[in-house]
Amino acid sequence: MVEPVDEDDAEVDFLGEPTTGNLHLVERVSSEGVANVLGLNSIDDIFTIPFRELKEKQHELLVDMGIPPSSYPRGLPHRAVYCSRTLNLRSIQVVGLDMDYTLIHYDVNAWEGKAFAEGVANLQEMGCLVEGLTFQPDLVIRGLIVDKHLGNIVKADRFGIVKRAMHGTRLMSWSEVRETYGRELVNLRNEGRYTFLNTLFSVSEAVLYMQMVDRMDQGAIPAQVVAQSYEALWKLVSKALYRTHVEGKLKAEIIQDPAAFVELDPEMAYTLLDLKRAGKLLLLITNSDYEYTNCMMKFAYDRYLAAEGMQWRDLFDMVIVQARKPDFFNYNMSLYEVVTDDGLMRPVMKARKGALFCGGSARMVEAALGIEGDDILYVGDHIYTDAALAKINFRWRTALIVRELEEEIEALAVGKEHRRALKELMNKKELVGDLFNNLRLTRQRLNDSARAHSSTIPTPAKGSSSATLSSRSSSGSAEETGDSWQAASTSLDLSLPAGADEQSINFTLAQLIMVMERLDTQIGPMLEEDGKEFNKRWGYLSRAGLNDKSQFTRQIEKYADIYTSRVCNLFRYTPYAYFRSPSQSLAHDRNISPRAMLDAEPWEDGNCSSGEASHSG
Ligand SMILES: Nc1nc2c(ncn2[C@@H]2O[C@H](COP(=O)(O)O)[C@@H](O)[C@H]2O)c(=O)[nH]1
Ligand SMILES: [Mg+2]
Repeated sequence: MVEPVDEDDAEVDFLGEPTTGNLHLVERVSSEGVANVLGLNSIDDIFTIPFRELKEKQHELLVDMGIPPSSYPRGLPHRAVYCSRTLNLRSIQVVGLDMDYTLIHYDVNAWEGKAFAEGVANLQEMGCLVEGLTFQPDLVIRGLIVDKHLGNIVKADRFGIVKRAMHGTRLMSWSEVRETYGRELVNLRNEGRYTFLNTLFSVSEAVLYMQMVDRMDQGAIPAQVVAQSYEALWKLVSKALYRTHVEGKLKAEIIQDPAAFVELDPEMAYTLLDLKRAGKLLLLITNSDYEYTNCMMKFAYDRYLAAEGMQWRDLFDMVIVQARKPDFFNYNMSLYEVVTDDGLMRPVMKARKGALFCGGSARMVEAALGIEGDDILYVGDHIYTDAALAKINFRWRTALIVRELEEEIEALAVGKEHRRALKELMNKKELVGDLFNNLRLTRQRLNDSARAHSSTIPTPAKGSSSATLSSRSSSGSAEETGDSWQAASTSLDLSLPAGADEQSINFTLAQLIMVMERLDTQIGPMLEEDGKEFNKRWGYLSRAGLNDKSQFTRQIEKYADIYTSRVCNLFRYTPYAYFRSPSQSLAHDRNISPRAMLDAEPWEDGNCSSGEASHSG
């Protein structure tokens, strides 16, 4: 028999998650007290009370405590925290946060538009004709992949199969996509060919590249400026954009007028305060420089912290600027301490709590805090540098900020009826196709058997009617309704209705083809339109094709333990939340009894879990 262990005495809970951070009360109330709290007659009623009833009681209690429904996550799917791998926030001791597009969210059109304009100016300086280049933010979405060999941008599914593609600013047709990518999978490790759009900073770069590909195709980029290859062009555009990030002009303009670029959100400051007051060490680790970081954080946080007598620096136990991620997670780089308000630095050997540094490494941070691995959660927006590397190299737990998730979830709700109708059409096609395949196989077997025995088509089976093939196929025989499913699967009946000959079979097959082609005339355009509420060219961020995950979603699953649209979505969950990943449904989890299959709505999916995190402690 398994002896129950008090969770307070165990290092991990029954799911293997650390119990660090558990609340240890000196005194425990009597069991009557528990019943009173939950409105139960006895403590054991917890086993029998229906879940729905308990949920209502929980809701009432929260409202009684003055916590209105709008301040906790239920019912706000676009602001929920989603979980790929179970994470117990209560046991996390250190929360590291990235700044740009994580702690500070920018108006993408304003920031990327400005970066685009500066990139264009840099291209002009390099000798390109740039007239007419204008920022079109909806040309790309995050998670797409640049094919630098062919001058294309593609959307791939989780296997790397290309589902949609554009060459320059031209959408490629379905057949063109198949011809180009039908025999190859996108492999992100082939960095010479593919570049993944990891962050919203990639938007300006990708849009500029697409427009420049058009120009290269028109012969409008002189060979003296760049070699006539899409790869060389990518390098040129990247260089033009890189300069906007590292040369001071763009950032100086933003510092002059942060209100034009930064989206303010008071809950961000309160969320960090909650985490800090729950005893967690907070770190800020950004690639931005000190002057820019100081200006952005002052602008977005100090106004909300003033009431607490605090400034942004007071939130953090350590700040690291110019961290040079990804190198920060790969190497031990020199460390400097920023010692004056105007950013003067001196080299130091070790990091320590309470200070502001430039450079250094994740290893130095762990050493300074004496905390490492999965006791640290890092929150960022860049899939590779913030999530993948922190996890692969240091086993830090990771949270990805995906602001577009808010629009995506709203678009998915609007597009639900479209997807239902599309799935129904596809299921109809599958049903007709199944009939077609069976009939085709029957014809093949009959022909083979006729050849083998030099005889004619077998005589009709006893009791079969002279109905046409198509009416026989659509009538509900005992086999089709599932009652004798097993019997049907063990005996092979090659017989045909009376009067059926090869010609009539062919006629029926031809009719079925016409039915399927007719279905295709609607399915094709509907597939192209799927997800247009999010982006008319690329569809949804998280999906590829009707039923599968996009490569972006796959990357999230691999590298981000949780993901959400904003850091302050954590505010609604408390710093002690237990984010539990949804149970994974497998292809064979569907109930495969024949009756269940017939009864199921055709558009029903095996996987109906929303994936929204449970957050009970
Ligand atoms: N050198 C480059 N810098 C870039 C690029 N894309 C963005 N950036 C800059 O990095 C930081 C991001 O900071 P973080 O807080 O998210 O770590 C910001 O200052 C950007 O301007 C790039 O392609 N090259
Ligand atoms: Mg960032």
